[in-house]
Amino acid sequence: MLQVRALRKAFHGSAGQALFGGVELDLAAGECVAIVGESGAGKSTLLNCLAGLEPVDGGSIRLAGQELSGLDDDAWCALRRRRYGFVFQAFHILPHLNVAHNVALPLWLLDADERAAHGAALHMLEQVGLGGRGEAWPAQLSGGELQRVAIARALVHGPALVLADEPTGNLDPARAGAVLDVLLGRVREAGAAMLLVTHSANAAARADRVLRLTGDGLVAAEAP
Ligand SMILES: Nc1ncnc2c1ncn2[C@@H]1O[C@H](COP(=O)(O)OP(=O)(O)OP(=O)(O)O)[C@@H](O)[C@H]1O
Repeated sequence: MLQVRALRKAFHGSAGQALFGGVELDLAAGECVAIVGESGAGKSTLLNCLAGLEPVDGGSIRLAGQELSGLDDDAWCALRRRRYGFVFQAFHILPHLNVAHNVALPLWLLDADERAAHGAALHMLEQVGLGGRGEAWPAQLSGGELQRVAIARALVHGPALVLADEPTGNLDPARAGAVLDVLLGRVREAGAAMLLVTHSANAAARADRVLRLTGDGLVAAEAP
């Protein structure tokens, strides 16, 4: 599903020194790979590079056979809407939209029929254990529930690749485990591929593989 070759990134002003160089990654459909590494190693930056949100200094990114590294901003934007799902530490649920509308948002952006989008959003909410909460406002939900809304939103349009950056970082251990169950279960069921950036040993241990980001690239690792 995703093939990354010799991906390099440096931030200008850092004396040309690479944040990471030589990132190689093969991610199959239905596979979840955890990425661990020290704070500042560049894990979030790597996800941003793979989503076209940060320019790279070299290398190749292929998604389902399509080379992405030369795409312009408009093409990246269209590709993200159609093929990517994102889950962030801070949920990023829009407070002025109800729960169902938050989940339907990616389908609206793809010009889906409004009724079909609403039906798909309600179905996804059931899938993440929030059936019947579509009319609720985000302010009425707990952190764990908000992250389930974010998971439903990340998957409602059937993305090929899910990028999850510390998705349980704001949750207590009990809620984190339950949210991770939902995330992994739904991603695997959907046949999407997922990269899961985490500092949590428990979270990393639940992935199919764990890779550590170093200055030289990604190396096989144990859960931290
Ligand atoms: N836009 C930017 N310009 C310059 N430097 C940046 C920029 N974005 C990130 N950095 C630097 O790049 C390094 C990697 O940051 P990044 O957030 O990717 O690390 P991380 O591994 O995700 O860290 P953490 O585990 O703490 O979230 C940091 O030193 C950061 O300060």
